[in-house]
Amino acid sequence: MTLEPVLTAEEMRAAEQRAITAGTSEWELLQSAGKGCAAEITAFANGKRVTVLCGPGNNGGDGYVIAEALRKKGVSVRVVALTEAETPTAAKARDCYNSDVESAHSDVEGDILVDCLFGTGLSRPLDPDAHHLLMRNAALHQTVVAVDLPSGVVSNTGEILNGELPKYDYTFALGSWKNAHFLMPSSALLGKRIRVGLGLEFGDVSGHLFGKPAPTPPDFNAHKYSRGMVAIVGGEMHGAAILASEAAMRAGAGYVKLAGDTEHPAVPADLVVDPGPLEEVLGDKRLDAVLIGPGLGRNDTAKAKLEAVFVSGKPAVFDADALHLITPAMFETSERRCHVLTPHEGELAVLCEAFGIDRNTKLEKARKLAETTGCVVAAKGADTIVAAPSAPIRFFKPASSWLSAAGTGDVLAGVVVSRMAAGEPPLEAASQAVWLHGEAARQLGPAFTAGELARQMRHALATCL
Ligand SMILES: NC(=O)C1=CN([C@@H]2O[C@H](COP(=O)(O)OP(=O)(O)OC[C@H]3O[C@@H](n4cnc5c(N)ncnc54)[C@H](O)[C@@H]3O)[C@@H](O)[C@H]2O)[C@@H](O)CC1
Ligand SMILES: [K+]
Repeated sequence: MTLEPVLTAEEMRAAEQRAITAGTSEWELLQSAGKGCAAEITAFANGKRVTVLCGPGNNGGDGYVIAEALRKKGVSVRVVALTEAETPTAAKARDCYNSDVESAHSDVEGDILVDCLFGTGLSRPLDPDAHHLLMRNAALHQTVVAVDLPSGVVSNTGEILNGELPKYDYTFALGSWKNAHFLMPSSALLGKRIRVGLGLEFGDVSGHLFGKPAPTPPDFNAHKYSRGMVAIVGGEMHGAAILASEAAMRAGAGYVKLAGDTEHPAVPADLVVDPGPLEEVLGDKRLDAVLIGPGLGRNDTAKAKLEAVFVSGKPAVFDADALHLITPAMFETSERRCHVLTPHEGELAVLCEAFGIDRNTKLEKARKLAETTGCVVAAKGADTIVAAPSAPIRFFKPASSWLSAAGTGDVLAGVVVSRMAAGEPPLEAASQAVWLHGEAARQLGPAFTAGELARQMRHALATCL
């Protein structure tokens, strides 16, 4: 499993400062950043005309270095400066650019636009002139490249300060990934994300990009219980729990039981349906993990089942309807607190309300909910993140937009509980599940159903073994 640092703007500045203190100058960092970007652009700049938009800070400084590096390679380059270079390093880069700099009044037609107006230093929306310059020139070029971040995006939150920004074809993250590279709404603008390394050391960081996991296959002498036993608590709507079970059966667990009186033509022969009392199912010592929520309903019976799961003390995944029924008091009936919650945006809001959490962004809500409940929170969406108490936030490369189909959340919950039963701690189980879910969707291509996604899960798992 790979974890790449994802930083806030403050962490990035601190890392740069450490490098400077250790003897690498800001000028050398700017040179590495600019030359690294120029090398990437050269790969697709063949015979094309490049326009670089430069802002006043070091993001603009990167632009002058990029322009000079491309110019030296014989690429046709024009530079348009929004204003004078304001930092000493950007001013030096401006002076080292051996050609003309045009004023922001000029519209430049070309093929590739490189946006170096603002990066991590953005502190307010773009002024109308700057916004107009960016939008107008983006429309005059076929390919649009963001250096570090699209100008107008808040590095820590992914917020877009000027209602509309161009759609980018490439974004070069300098030194490290930043939160905005994986959070909505900015994440939808970025195009292909490329990290340009600057040789910086990061140490402890507040976020990680979760890469391909490395789950272990069953032992040589494994049996169904040693591979992990799952109970999925059925409810009013049978389809959702069956979908979750189909996914759980294909994500590592050796034994998946559907707890309830489900008589449904879609129940496969290899799924054990147990209509006995829920307390007995949950009391089975061999049971490793429980999922409750998909198709559960929200009536008194559903609430009683949810309470039984808490009382059982089994590691649990709470999804869908269960997230509407959870109360802080339920945690007091159980010694175990480290469960997994898998809310989408609406469910996250409901949970924050229930637990008295008042935060603005998805990232802050997920982090605070994890701290308050002690649970791992997989906050779903186009920018799924996984938060755990006292742990860096986990980000993920964006998954297929075809995942926006009914039932795919049930599938994800089934994969989380399966990975938990297979022995993964809750944070790893949730992170692996998000990755496997994305990989299964990638393999399926367009317009798949949730059932197909569940059945694809073993192929996604196979890519990691
Ligand atoms: N500091 C370093 O060592 C390095 C910085 N690098 C680049 O430098 C960037 C950060 O540079 P800076 O901190 O200079 O910040 P930016 O270049 O992002 O620009 C911010 C500057 O513009 C002003 N400003 C902020 N928002 C504005 C707005 N909406 N309208 C007008 N002015 C505005 C700020 O007061 C600040 O002076 C990174 O994103 C990266 O591109 C890289 O070259 C790597 C090395
Ligand atoms: K930029």
